[in-house]
Amino acid sequence: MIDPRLERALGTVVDPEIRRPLVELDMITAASLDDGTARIRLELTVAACPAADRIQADVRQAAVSVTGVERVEIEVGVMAPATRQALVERLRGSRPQQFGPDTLTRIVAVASGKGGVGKSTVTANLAVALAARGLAVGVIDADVHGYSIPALLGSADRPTRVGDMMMPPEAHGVRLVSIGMFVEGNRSVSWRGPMLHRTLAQFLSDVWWGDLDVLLIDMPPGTGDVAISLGQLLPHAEVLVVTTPQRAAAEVAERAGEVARQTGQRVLGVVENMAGLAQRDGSILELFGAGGGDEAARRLGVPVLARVPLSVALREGGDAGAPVVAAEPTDPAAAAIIALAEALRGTRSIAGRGLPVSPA
Ligand SMILES: Nc1ncnc2c1ncn2[C@@H]1O[C@H](COP(=O)(O)OP(=O)(O)OP(=O)(O)O)[C@@H](O)[C@H]1O
Repeated sequence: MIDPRLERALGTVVDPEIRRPLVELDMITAASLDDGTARIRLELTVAACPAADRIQADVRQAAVSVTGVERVEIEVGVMAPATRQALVERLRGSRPQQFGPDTLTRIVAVASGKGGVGKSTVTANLAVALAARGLAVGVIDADVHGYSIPALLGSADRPTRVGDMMMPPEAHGVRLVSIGMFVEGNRSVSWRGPMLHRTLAQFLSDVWWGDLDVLLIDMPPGTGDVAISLGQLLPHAEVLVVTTPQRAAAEVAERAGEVARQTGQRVLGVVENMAGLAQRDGSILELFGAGGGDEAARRLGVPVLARVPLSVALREGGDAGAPVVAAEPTDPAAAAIIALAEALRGTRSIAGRGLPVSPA
């Protein structure tokens, strides 16, 4: 029973991971108000809930805002397994297929022909830039051999399990799940195709993403199993192809885009990373040459959407887990990624129906 005097205030408290009101989730099982004391029984979904302190603080704050409440006593318990499973079923039932063809979430896979071109760095910064613009953003790190999104976002957290559902941790306003969260230490992953396919399918179905505006997927470099799996699981996804200005890289970048296309995905455009670095004397240091982005874009028949220059701040931000778009947004590389985020935000999601993104 929830005392009607407390009901409205408690109804505003939202579980930070599930992002639904606690009352709706049956997490507040009783609330009474006697003689100025609000007594509230709170049931957490799991015992080791990392958000427990925050939830309690939010409940306390909501309760003290009610006229007549002078003291708040919260009794904290844990849901019985059957109640928890019923909750998971209910959440699932409310969204049988999180990212099916009718999804309102824009799904963008970030791909590259070869490794080391800055695909993960671009993905992490783009995610943070989109989140900073008020969008609900999720990232799946599907880069099996080079999973780096958690480190780039400065997160060492793992998902919380609620029944057979996973709540993704959040960093810099971005919800994230990485293959790296499911291996011990810094081991390399040597999974074969079917296992990778199952893991990706699980990331899409068993992770509770909430209502996302954008889901970014950091793909492994190249055209391997994951690219094909992803194409099968998300044929309506859009693809950004990251390449360097090196002309030789354009051909491999084209291949990555073509694999996406073969599975029905739409290539949005090319991001040229590690582009020329402006020097103090006004000259441009073209460490990786020039023209690779244009060449890849020409081959794929899409625009170059951003040119991200070489940047010490971008690299340092990545090493420190403090994305440059947040830490130093005026850095030219940060500005280029922020402009890309703005361009993506300004276009519609569903392939074919979107407004064209203007080239960089
Ligand atoms: N514009 C840039 N300026 C300077 N350094 C960069 C830039 N972009 C990326 N880097 C650095 O290059 C290295 C490779 O970047 P990153 O790991 O993002 O590449 P990747 O394409 O995701 O690689 P892989 O697919 O092999 O994991 C990192 O050390 C990163 O900090």
